[in-house]
Amino acid sequence: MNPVPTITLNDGNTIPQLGFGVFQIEPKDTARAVGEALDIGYRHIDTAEMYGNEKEVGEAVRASGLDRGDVFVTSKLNNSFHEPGDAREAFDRTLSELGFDYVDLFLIHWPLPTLYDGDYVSTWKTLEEFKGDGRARSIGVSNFQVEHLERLAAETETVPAVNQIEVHPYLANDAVRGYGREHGIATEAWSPIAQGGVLEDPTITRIAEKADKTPAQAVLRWHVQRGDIVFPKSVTPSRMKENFELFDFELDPDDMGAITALDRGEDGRTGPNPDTFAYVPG
Ligand SMILES: NC(=O)C1=CN([C@@H]2O[C@H](COP(=O)(O)OP(=O)(O)OC[C@H]3O[C@@H](n4cnc5c(N)ncnc54)[C@H](OP(=O)(O)O)[C@@H]3O)[C@@H](O)[C@H]2O)C=CC1
Ligand SMILES: O=C(O)C(=O)[C@@H](O)[C@H](O)C(=O)CO
Repeated sequence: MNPVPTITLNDGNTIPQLGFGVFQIEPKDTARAVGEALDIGYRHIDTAEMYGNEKEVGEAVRASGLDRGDVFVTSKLNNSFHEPGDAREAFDRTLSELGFDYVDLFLIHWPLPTLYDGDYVSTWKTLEEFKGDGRARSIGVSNFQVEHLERLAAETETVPAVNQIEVHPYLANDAVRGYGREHGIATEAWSPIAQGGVLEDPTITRIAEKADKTPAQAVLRWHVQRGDIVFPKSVTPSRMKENFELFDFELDPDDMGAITALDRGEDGRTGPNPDTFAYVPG
């Protein structure tokens, strides 16, 4: 039996709590990496138009021999395509690249509040169309701050199923997570091990040693016990396997608290700040 628990989203669909992320995996390496992840047991892949490897993700899912319905695939609307007409074309291209007739989850990748007159609301209403016609089973957002979520709640009909945000021991991001918890929005924690940046922290190495696990496993288990969805990235088969083995141990409340206490607030952020991030690919 697959050990990964599922989380029920606010629209009734379910998502495996542990997945496999493919940011910074070269297209030429993606089909192999995703194929290995599926062999290990991962059933949830997180890609994006921005990553340039949707096509290879789709190829790997087909080559695995698994039923399409057994693999949860997320993709995201790139920053160039927030205008509704552009979003429709971009979504068509995403489905065509993946070679699928639906995605399990489609996200607005960044809110871009300083661009497009701050109008992520009409972008969100366009994603509602994709949910309505069944080509996106669930829809959500990524990198949305509380203020952005409040605006969607005030001006649209659909509460995002997920908000995919940067979360790891150095950036607990608890205000955004708390808003999600109160409003039925599942948190997906991106860069869950801060791209390796938290693995030598003495608190984490101590807790890992005590549990007879690796630092990455201790950190990923911390996320799981906080109830967040994670999808660590690795191109290294032994690490992909290690990151999958999270469900045969538990961190006690003291260890959970000690990891949570590593939070550095905004200083812990490794990626862009969503309030100011304004990159639009050419
Ligand atoms: N929505 C958004 O804006 C964003 C979304 N994401 C999503 O989140 C996913 C995960 O985040 P990501 O930024 O990739 O970073 P992660 O926190 O998953 O870290 C990935 C890095 O850690 C290394 N690594 C993985 N496992 C281990 C291990 N067990 N021990 C030691 N090192 C390890 C990998 O090396 P190697 O590959 O060489 O093994 C890689 O360098 C992305 O792939 C993407 O899907 C990420 C950033 C932004
Ligand atoms: O990986 C993602 O999903 C991202 O959005 C990041 O690449 C992000 O755009 C970034 O790291 C920019 O420097």
